[in-house]
Amino acid sequence: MADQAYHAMLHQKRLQNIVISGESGSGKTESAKLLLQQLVYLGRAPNRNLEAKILQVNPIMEAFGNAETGMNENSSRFGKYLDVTFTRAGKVTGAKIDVYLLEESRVHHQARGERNFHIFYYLLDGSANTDLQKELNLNKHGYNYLRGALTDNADLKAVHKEMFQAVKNGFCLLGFRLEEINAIYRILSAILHLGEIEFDEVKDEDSCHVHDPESLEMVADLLGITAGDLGLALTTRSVVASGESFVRRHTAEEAYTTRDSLARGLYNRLFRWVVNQVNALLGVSRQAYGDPLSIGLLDIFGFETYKTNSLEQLRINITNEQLQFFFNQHVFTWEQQEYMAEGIEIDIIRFSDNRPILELCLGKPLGILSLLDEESRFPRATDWTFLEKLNSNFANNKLYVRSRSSADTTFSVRHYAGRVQYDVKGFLDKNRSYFSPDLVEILRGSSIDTIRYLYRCMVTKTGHLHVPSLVDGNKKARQI
Ligand SMILES: Nc1ncnc2c1ncn2[C@@H]1O[C@H](COP(=O)(O)OP(=O)(O)OP(=O)(O)O)[C@@H](O)[C@H]1O
Repeated sequence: MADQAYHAMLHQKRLQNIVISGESGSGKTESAKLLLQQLVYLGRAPNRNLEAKILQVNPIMEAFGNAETGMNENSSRFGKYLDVTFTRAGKVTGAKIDVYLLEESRVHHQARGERNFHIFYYLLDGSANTDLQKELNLNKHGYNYLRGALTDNADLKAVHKEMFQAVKNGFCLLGFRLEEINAIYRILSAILHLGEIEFDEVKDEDSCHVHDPESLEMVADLLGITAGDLGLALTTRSVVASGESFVRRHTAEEAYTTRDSLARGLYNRLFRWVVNQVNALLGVSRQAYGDPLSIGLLDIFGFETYKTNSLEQLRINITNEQLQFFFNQHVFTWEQQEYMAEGIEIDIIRFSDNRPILELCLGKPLGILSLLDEESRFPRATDWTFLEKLNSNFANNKLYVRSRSSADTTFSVRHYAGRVQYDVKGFLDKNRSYFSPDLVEILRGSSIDTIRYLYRCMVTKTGHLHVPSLVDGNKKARQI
């Protein structure tokens, strides 16, 4: 496939794309790696260093974006589009990566038998018995965000150690600065310690306080902020009403939600920042060649249906509906139109058109995702009110199936690949990706450059992050 795409690109002087799709564990990521190796081999650049740099992208992305699931020990928990660019003569000039739908909730919650993102285990075993371990205070035998105790399996620990070294080498080869690499470790470690912070409910007061100041101090120290500020931002929030600002206390439950959304937000921003850095560092020679040719590799989750399906599965399945629609257009609609335009007689092939499902999910203003966005804007809305809205809006839509039991929190969609039942519990929280403005303010004042920088990025109305690049000469924010 790589040879075919490469030669088509050279002969037709047109951009090419390879879409790799399939269910979890079917071999998409491994295929993407083989394709990339072959493309880099075919377009061997005079600058061999560039080749080596491009091949570093996968180990880094896998460490931060992959995790063990019930289906696959190395499952990609994000979608990626890698664009390899070439000169008109077919020499590789660089690469650029775009990422989609990172499963950020994995940072604080993993299903039974599943694990967090690989990088946490690599860091723990890779830093064991070193100064880094002391600096990051990573000497516990288990962490809440890793579902408790760590492995004692020596072979697995050795693999983690090796992978940690590989990621570190990858960062160095790509040109990450030492202080940037250290900031990455600090953020990862801060996330692990964050999960250790517990809150005690204050009786009859609807408020709480931090149970364990030690973990709070460690997180604050790692993030370059003060423990007092962090504790306050986790247990209270500033509210403005009628032009006046006052402080509202959190219940323990609210404090836990704030803690987890901080962990999620930190990881999400870190992940996107790493991607931005990789792009900036790999794009330097590409910019020199002007309008280059390129081959894109899309490695995206296949259709998912589990016992319990949440917002992540809905988004993944909608993406697959879009891919299916694109496939139908290409293989049937446009091809048949071309035959007809040329007056060639053909038997019209009937295919199942999934446009109505796309309309149900993505229609504006009345698709499932639009209604979710609308509901997320109401402070008093709950997962229940969202479900009621779906049930009333799609009462006559045959592709939408409401639950028979009124006590049930589920609905189903008849996708092109089959019927999937979704549980709305947690939909609103996940869609809001609430991030306390008080915490943003504190992190913007961090004494650590990279952390301050990460929190200068803006979250747009559509949920996009504008992440500023740290690389000299390219300080313009790039929209992801
Ligand atoms: N070409 C291959 N050669 C050898 N083993 C392979 C190959 N492709 C896949 N495998 C095996 O299958 C496993 C799953 O493959 P891979 O991680 O590529 O799946 P995936 O489709 O990307 O899954 P996910 O959607 O969960 O990320 C690999 O870890 C490997 O053990």
